[in-house]
Amino acid sequence: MDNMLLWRVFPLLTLLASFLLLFYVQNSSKLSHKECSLLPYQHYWITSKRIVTPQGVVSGAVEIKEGKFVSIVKEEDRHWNSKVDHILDYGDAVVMPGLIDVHVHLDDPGRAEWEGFPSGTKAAAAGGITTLVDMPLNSFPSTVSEETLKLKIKAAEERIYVDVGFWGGLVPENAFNSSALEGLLNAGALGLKSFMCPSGINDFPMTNVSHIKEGLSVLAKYRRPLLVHAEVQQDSEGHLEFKDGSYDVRSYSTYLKTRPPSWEEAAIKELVTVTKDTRIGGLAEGAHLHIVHLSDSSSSLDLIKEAKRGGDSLTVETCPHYLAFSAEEILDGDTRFKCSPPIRNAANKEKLWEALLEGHIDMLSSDHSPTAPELKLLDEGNFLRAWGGISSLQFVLPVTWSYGRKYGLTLEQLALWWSERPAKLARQELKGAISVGNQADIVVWEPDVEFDLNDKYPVYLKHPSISAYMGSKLSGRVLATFVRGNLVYREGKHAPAACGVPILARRKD
Ligand SMILES: NC(=O)NC(NC(N)=O)C(=O)[O-]
Ligand SMILES: [Zn+2]
Ligand SMILES: [Zn+2]
Repeated sequence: MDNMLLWRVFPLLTLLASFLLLFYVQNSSKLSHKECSLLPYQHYWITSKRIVTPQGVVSGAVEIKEGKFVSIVKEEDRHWNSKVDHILDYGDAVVMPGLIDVHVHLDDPGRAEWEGFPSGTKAAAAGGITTLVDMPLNSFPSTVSEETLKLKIKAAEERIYVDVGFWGGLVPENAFNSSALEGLLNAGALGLKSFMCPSGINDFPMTNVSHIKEGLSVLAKYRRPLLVHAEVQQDSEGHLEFKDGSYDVRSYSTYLKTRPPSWEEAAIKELVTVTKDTRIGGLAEGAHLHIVHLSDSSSSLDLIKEAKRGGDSLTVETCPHYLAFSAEEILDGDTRFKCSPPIRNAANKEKLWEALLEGHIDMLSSDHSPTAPELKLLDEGNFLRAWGGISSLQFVLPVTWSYGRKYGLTLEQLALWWSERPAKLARQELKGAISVGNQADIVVWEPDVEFDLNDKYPVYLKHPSISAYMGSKLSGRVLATFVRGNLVYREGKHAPAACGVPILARRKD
């Protein structure tokens, strides 16, 4: 009899349990949505006189629903206004696609004391960056296998305020092991990255052209890019001329001489022999090579132009610090400005701007590469021993704008270099533009508002003191940042929960 009763009650109990579970899941997801966004709703309109779309800058409104752009209406077609509940009116402020930074070292896990996912992505959100792609080195271990990529993804869980993708590392250890590379790519790496000179990190050794060729042939199948740090040490120049010890380690010109433009040129000369295979009908058709942080705007750039003209699948980025600073201005001992390749002279900078404006440089990235302040050796000011890397993530939008204005930089160009092209490189079809159907990743900012980057300014980077931009006056204040429709940052305040998601490439897409 007891047994019979149990059999009758059991289905009822299961049903009750399912209801409770459903109720719990629904409520917890509501709660988490609330914490992901500073807005209490998911369907709203944004209006502005300057919305940057692929069709140009328009005055009007964009409708956002459940994280996507569902309509874009111009001012002259005003009938949208009638039955709308929630409108965020930004007036003259610019509404632009969120920035996509394809070159960031967040150093997490393993060296999170240098930066870390929470601080780095909070800084990104405050700077209008809605997606970033993390580099495979400076964290520990380096992201060079399926297992180490999984460690990254785990470390990022619920700790990122913007969306984060991951490049995998191409190193001698995995370059000739196609199943290891495929494991890394199948696990979701958006592409691979390698160095042609020492990286400064022991567990991330450099590759030569044979490794790069192997990597490209695997990447061709996945249609994902290889990013390369293009400098090859030349013994005839550079460091060897300092043998006699008669040099000043605190002088920037000393450092500059250790890494002449010929290092970049030598690397790119080798790379363009390989990128020929990426042409239509070539052995590595489908692969793509992307040169990171170009500094030399002379011979290196000429080689890139020629390869592109020939049909090689090749792109190149430069970084705001090469466009903002010149070697002549860097003060003795100010190692905040040390990076590789180095910041060169003012004439080189002018030519970089020219190349960017003429379309020979495809995009921008921060190459945010911070460290612990002790390793920047700011007291000692030794340019040869200090950590190489510029800390900049939160400031790239105002920096590009402030320094680009005198060249007549347009809002459309900003969106092209910082959103559209980077989205294409990282194969993010639903990101990088304010278009119907895309994810609603947005930065709202005021180009004419100036601010002093002083100690009172809210900087979210882990170590503001090592940033080369501290102490400068910039133009272009970020008002609000939306990631997939969530208002993740508004005027000095972040959403309570870190709701960025890891971006993983789907198998063989
Ligand atoms: N280990 C690094 O982060 N290196 C970086 N350092 C720079 N750029 O000075 C880089 O991207 O090459
Ligand atoms: Zn590099
Ligand atoms: Zn880098």
